Amino acid sequence: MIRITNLSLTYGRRGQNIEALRDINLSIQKGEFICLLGPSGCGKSSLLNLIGGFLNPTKGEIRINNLDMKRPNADIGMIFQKFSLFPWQTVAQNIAFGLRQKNLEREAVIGIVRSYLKKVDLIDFESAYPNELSGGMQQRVAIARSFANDPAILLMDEPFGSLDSQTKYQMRSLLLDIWNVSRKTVVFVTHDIEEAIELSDRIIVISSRPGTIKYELSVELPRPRNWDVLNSKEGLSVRELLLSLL
Ligand SMILES: Nc1ncnc2c1ncn2[C@@H]1O[C@H](COP(=O)(O)OP(=O)(O)OP(=O)(O)O)[C@@H](O)[C@H]1O
Repeated sequence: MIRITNLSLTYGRRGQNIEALRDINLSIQKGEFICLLGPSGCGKSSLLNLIGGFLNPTKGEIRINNLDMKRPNADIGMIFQKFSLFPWQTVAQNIAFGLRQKNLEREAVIGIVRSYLKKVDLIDFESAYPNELSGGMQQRVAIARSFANDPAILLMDEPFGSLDSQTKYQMRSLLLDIWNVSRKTVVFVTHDIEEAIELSDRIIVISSRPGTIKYELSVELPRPRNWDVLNSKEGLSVRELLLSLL
């Protein structure tokens, strides 16, 4: 479980203080899919980086399974908008990267890599290099690499932000398929209302700077959230509520 208590973050730059986040209190349960939703500059990425231990808060604390988060931890995976693959490694080597640090048998690593190559439909590209792949394919590799590594918590910072809408849609359903089986805790940053509704168990709406929690919404819509569900009376009222909050 992730517990964030009285958390504030102020950046200092050239003698000027920028208050990015103010007094955030939030608990995230194991296996929950959470979206942080808010306008540009409201502090979503900062909050994600704080949870990942890449930044330290100015005030307050973050505890993960009751441990104080002050630095990055192998049990936390992060996926960014830029695909951040190693260009000198093949697709299979990229997916195997974290697994190789784990002292697993070679055969076990190959088995896990193959199973994720199948899940993200890239089995024919295992020997390709990232620059030979489209953006959507590269992000599928990044997702496979993160899940293969089996972190307890996955932090995703607008991972589909640079993809076209058709690919985005496919990536969301792929992500949900994998999440359905593995039930990792996911914290997903987006400014896209549709994306948040389709994915989340709970949506945390963050106000513009300094970011505070403006609203927490449990999304009770049945899964999978297909067109019919999103356009049902309940689906549309969730959308309207979020539109009015943003
Ligand atoms: N390293 C930094 N130094 C100074 N200010 C920063 C730094 N990083 C972020 N900020 C400021 O903190 C605020 C929150 O930034 P953050 O990137 O967390 O917002 P965001 O909601 O993720 O934005 P976006 O959706 O545009 O990516 C912004 O006003 C930004 O200018």
